Amino acid sequence: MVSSSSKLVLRISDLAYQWPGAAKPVLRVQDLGMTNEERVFLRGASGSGKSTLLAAIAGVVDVPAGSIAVAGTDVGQLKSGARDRFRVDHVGLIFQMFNLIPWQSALENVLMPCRFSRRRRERAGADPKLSALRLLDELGLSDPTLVSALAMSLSVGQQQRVAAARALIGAPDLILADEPTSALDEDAKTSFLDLLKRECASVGSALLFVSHDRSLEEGFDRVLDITEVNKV
Ligand SMILES: Nc1ncnc2c1ncn2[C@@H]1O[C@H](COP(=O)(O)OP(=O)(O)OP(=O)(O)O)[C@@H](O)[C@H]1O
Repeated sequence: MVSSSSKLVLRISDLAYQWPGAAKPVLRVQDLGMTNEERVFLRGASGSGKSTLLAAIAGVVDVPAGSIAVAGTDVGQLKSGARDRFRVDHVGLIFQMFNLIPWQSALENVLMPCRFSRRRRERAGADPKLSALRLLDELGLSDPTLVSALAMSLSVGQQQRVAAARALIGAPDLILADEPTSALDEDAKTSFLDLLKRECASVGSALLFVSHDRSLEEGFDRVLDITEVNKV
C-alpha cells in the first residue's frame, strides 16, 4: 500500500531476462514494486536469479523485455553513459564483488559517489567528508589508520563495510545489497544490518537486501521469496 508520504522507487513490469547463450530465461517478473518507505528482504535458493535481478535493476545487464523504473525512470531506455550517471545519482550498490577502487583509501572510496554525482554530493550534507567519516565510524571503521588505508589492504569484512558506507552516502533512492554480510562475524553482522536499515529509514532510501541467510530476515518491512516474484 502506498501512503501519501511514500513514493514508488522501483516498479518492474513484465521483465524477462535470459543470459546470452542460456537455454531458457532466468527471470520472468510480471510485477514488483517498492516504495521509499520499504526495506525488503529477498531470499531464495542459490541460482534462483537473485543477483541477476539486482544486476537488471542496477542497469548492469541489458533487459530487452519489460520495464524497470527506478525513481520513475525506465533504466532500460537510457543509453550506457546516461545509465551510468543515473545509477550513481539514484542507486547505491553493495555487491558481492565490492568494486572498490583498490589503490584509493577507504575514505576516498566512500566519497566516490559524491565526486561523480552532484545530487549525491548535495544530499551528503554541508561537508560530505564528515558524512563519510560518520558512516565509517558507525560501521566500526573509526580507526584513522583504517580510514586512510588503501582499499586493497583491508580485510574482506572491512571492504564490505566500506562498500556499504559508499552505497549510503548522499541518500540514493534505492540501495541494492547482495549478500553484504557474508564476510562479517555475528556481532558485526547485527550492527551492520541495524545501521543499514536505520540509515535507509532516516534518509528515505528503499533497501532491497538479498540473502540466503534467513536468520537476517527480522526487522525488514517485507520478506519476499524469489519464487513469489520470479515465475520462470
Ligand atoms: N554472468 C553470467 N553469465 C551467464 N549466466 C549467468 C551469469 N550470472 C549468473 N548466471 C546464471 O543465472 C542463474 C541465476 O544466477 P544468480 O547469480 O542470479 O542466482 P542467485 O540466486 O543470486 O544465486 P546465489 O545465491 O548463489 O548468489 C544461474 O543459473 C547462473 O548460472
